[in-house]
Amino acid sequence: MSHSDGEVGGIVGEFFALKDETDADYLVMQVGDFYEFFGDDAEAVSDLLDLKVSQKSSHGSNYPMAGVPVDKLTPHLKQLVERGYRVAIADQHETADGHAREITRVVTPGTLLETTRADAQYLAGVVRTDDARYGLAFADVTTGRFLVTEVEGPDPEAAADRAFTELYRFDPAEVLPGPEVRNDDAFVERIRERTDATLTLHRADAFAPGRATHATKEQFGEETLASIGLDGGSRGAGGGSPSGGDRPQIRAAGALLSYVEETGTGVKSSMTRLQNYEGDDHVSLDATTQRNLELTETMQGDRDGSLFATIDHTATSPGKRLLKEWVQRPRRDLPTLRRRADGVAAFANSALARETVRETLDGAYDLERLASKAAHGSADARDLLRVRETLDLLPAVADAIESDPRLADSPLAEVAARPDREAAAALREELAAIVEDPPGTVTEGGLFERGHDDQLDDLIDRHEEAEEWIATLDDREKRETGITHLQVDRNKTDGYYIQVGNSETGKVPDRYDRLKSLKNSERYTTDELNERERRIFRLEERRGELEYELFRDLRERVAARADLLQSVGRALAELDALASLALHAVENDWVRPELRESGDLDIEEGRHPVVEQTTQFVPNDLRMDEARQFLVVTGPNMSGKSTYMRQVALITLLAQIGSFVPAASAEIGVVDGIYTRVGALDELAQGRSTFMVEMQELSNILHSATDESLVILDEVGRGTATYDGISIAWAATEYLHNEVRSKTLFATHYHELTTLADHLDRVENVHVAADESDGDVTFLRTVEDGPTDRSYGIHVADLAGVPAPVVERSRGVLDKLRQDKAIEAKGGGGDSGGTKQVVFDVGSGELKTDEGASGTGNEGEKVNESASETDAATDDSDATDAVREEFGDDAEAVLAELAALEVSDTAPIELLNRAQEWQERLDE
Ligand SMILES: Nc1ncnc2c1ncn2[C@@H]1O[C@H](COP(=O)(O)OP(=O)(O)OP(=O)(O)O)[C@@H](O)[C@H]1O
Repeated sequence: MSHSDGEVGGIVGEFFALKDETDADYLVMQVGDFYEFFGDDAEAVSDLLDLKVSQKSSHGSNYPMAGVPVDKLTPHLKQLVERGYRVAIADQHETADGHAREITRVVTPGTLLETTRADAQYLAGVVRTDDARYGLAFADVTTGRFLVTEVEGPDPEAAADRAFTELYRFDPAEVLPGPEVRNDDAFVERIRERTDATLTLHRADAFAPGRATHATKEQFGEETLASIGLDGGSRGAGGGSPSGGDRPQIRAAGALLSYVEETGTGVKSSMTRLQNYEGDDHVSLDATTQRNLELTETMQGDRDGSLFATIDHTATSPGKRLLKEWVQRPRRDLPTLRRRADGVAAFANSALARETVRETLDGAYDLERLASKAAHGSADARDLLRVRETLDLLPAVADAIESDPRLADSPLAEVAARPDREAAAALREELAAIVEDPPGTVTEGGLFERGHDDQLDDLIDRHEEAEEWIATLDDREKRETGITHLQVDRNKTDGYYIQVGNSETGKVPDRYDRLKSLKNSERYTTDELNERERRIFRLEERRGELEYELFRDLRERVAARADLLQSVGRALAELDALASLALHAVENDWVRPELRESGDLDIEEGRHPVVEQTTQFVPNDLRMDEARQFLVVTGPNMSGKSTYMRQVALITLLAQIGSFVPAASAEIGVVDGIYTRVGALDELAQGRSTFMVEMQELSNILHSATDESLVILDEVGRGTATYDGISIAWAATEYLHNEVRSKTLFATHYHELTTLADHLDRVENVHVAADESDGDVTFLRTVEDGPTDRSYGIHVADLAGVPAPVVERSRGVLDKLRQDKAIEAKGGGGDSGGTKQVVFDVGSGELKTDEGASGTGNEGEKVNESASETDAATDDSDATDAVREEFGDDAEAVLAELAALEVSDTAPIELLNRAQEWQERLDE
């Protein structure tokens, strides 16, 4: 039946009734050979899918209608779902009195099995507990991966930041916020703004502890929760129910499982393993840092030019997915990292074996996704053939590794030995019966070789015999009738027929019954041919049915081995990713980093992994240790400060995914987190205040970084007025140096900050050198110790030919600007041996050690008096007037408050508030 029959009236009603049942964005309903959208849905999707809208009348009204043939639904569905829509599908089935329709599946961005995207496609669940812990669950229905974790923080805000960071890292296609999270406007807004995920409000009771635990145990087995340590009570709440249901990640997991079930996705059997991971295994990389370091896409949103795109030479899509996951989730545990680096080293040293493995892998298909397709029942014979062909590669890959002594001794051999090879060979044998070139449909036979099933062999014999009779019929008839232009053929409408050219129809015997006349010929049949035809059709039908049954049986057996396919797929992916890292290392002259538990960073001739691809790169060293923990990086604009700092972060990150690194040598003390704060131009485009964003990011860093973290700050404070900027940069430096003690690189244009090196023990200056000798500025790109020339900007202006009076005047203005207030540098305790009270006199541009306070070891003590003394001593009434004139009468009060502020005792957000308040007072 086609959609043009007269049944539309009832159909439209049925459509709207079904539409009421679902909260999906669109409904598409099968009507015979078509899937149809009606009403508003038809109007909306016709634009999106470029479909023609026709009008159908029903009960006196007209309804828009748009449809696609049944076999064309998938690509259209994909288009809608990949744009973030959820689409319900109502299928039609035969009943005793006609047919009925019901919603069989809701296809959503997180449950789209037909995906062609190379990346993992995660459906994420996130719940929050009363005490601000977060439970996260991630499921990729296309591969069966299922991960959960719990996230907490020192305070609710930090916990939310961390939870969002984890969510962001998985780049989910769809997020199911739990009941508490969906009421948290700020969290929801962040998901909306900063991810491409569709937000779906799954029914709240699915997140309830009891239900969720039940669903999780049912899926992964009673014992699973206990075996991965999730059966106890909550981690942070002290004790808990024996059901384990108040572990928030189980609530999220249970909700995901019920959602997958209720959308009719039907892949649950491919979800065989619940992985609970601890944040402690991984390097903390907040969402901002992932973007700033351009790990998987550039700041402009392009994939090309990202770190991942640069180092990715994988041969398979599972290998690509895995390598990307490594880049997004660098690790901290040395054993894993050493194992990976051993694998990379082995492949790097053995080009032949590496290339053999890579070439072999080139023929591999995506076993994890094929396993999910089998579980869902959508895998066809070609898919099973792909499973077989990929299983075939395992022995070849293992052999290439085991027969090379350098590889046989490496962790690569362990990876190759991980999957159960015997079981893989057995499954491969079961699939041997699939023919080499199976048809795309699974219901019409032709899928199996002989020898798979006796009954089928018998049918095939009889079918072939009958076909043989037909194949030789034309010769027999020609002989018997003397007709030369005679042929036997078959088509859909006439079945088998004998066709005779018009010139010879006179010779046609009586036993021929005419079927139809064509322009130049006549078609006939005979009783015997009819009889044979019926037999063939019957045989074909039975063969089709039997093969379909056998096929489904085989597909179920494949689905039941999802765990095996996942383990083979995973091993091949790992080898692919390691070979890719090795290839990049060899081709780009990278070295194996020496990893240590923590501590120093020592990089010789380091390069930026992405910039070196397109530039004649000037390598630079970096040394950071106990005595040299905070580097203030100065240098003219465009000299290479950002590149240098990013290169340090990227080299550290590469080392912590197990890769080689772009350097002549590198010793890397493993870090627990990488934090960055760099230019926020993209935020501006979103209409948020740059300064606000900058301060939020700074606040996050000051809260989250530890003495084992690497912090990169680029131009912090630039988003506000100079004095505010310097003050905040200054205070942040002290705080990072004294309290946090992270390894920090801080690029700044505030030359004032370079003076901190003289007074804070572990602060050192480096600068990116430029040569200005021949009246030309040449960027040398070399990083050298010490600060840059402070008046470089004006000097450059001079060199660039700016008229002398302007250069002179700018020097005068600069001096004037410096005539202000003294700032103290406060050293921390510990190694520094107490407080160093230092007065930075902006007026004279010099630092003076405050006699009264130095050497007292009196930590945190203020030297306000000395500050005002300095002020008084300056006694520059011109300057004071100028300040008043520009900033109003409140200026001095503001400055006094600023000077009196205990920066290291003040929360960053408080600092921000104060800074804003001062700014407002000065603006008045
Ligand atoms: N070591 C290097 N070798 C070769 N080219 C480099 C090197 N470092 C940086 N560059 C190039 O120099 C340019 C400027 O670098 P970068 O943006 O790091 O400068 P910057 O000092 O941070 O600038 P600004 O102060 O204006 O932010 C970039 O195009 C970069 O590719």
